[in-house]
Amino acid sequence: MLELRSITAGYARNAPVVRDVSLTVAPGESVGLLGPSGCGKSTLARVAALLHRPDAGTLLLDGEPVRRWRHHAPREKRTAFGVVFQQARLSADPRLPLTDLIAEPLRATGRGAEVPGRIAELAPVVGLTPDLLTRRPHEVSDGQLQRACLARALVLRPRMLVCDEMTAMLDASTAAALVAAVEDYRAATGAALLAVGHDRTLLRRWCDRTVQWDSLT
Ligand SMILES: Nc1ncnc2c1ncn2[C@@H]1O[C@H](COP(=O)(O)OP(=O)(O)OP(=O)(O)O)[C@@H](O)[C@H]1O
Repeated sequence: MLELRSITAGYARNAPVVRDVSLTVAPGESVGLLGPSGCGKSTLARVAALLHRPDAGTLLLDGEPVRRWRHHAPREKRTAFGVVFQQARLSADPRLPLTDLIAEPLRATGRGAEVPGRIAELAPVVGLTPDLLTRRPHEVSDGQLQRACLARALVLRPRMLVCDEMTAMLDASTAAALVAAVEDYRAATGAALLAVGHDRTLLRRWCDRTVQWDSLT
């Protein structure tokens, strides 16, 4: 259970971009967050995934208040989240072959021994063939790179996925494949989802419920 209570957050003192916003995602639930460009959806998604410290408000994870964010957050809380951003190229180290990109969270948490097994499991789930796994980000398409970013988000088996405009840059068939991969993962694990976007039709089809940004305050 993820509860955001009266969250205020931003990038400069006295100029919050998210003001007094509350949102709950129940265990296993999928929630679509809709709102106009620039309203603060990504900022709230980053707070929810413990990547951005709010200026005020409370975040409860399974009833426990989170007090530390980013690398200061306890590992078991940080690794509860898998996050996929809109712009795969900004979130991928250009030096890493896709296989190492996907493996990053395992290596960072001292679980390097699991890399071969998890790559073998995840590559077909996200639709990456072995020839793609050895290529670097500049040698693959945006859609192929986003497939790798989704695999990276799943590699630690998170109980909560945060997908921030995951499909916005992709063609319809790649978008459908990635949504299906997320849903298969959720069906198998019971993970919850917070999906952020502007595409009302997609989010309504994808999620148990959608919430409009204006209704959160
Ligand atoms: N790193 C940053 N530094 C300063 N301001 C930022 C930063 N990131 C976002 N902002 C500003 O915060 C506001 C909210 O941005 P955010 O990305 O959260 O909105 P959004 O609803 O996700 O928009 P979009 O749908 O266009 O992605 C915007 O006015 C944006 O310019």
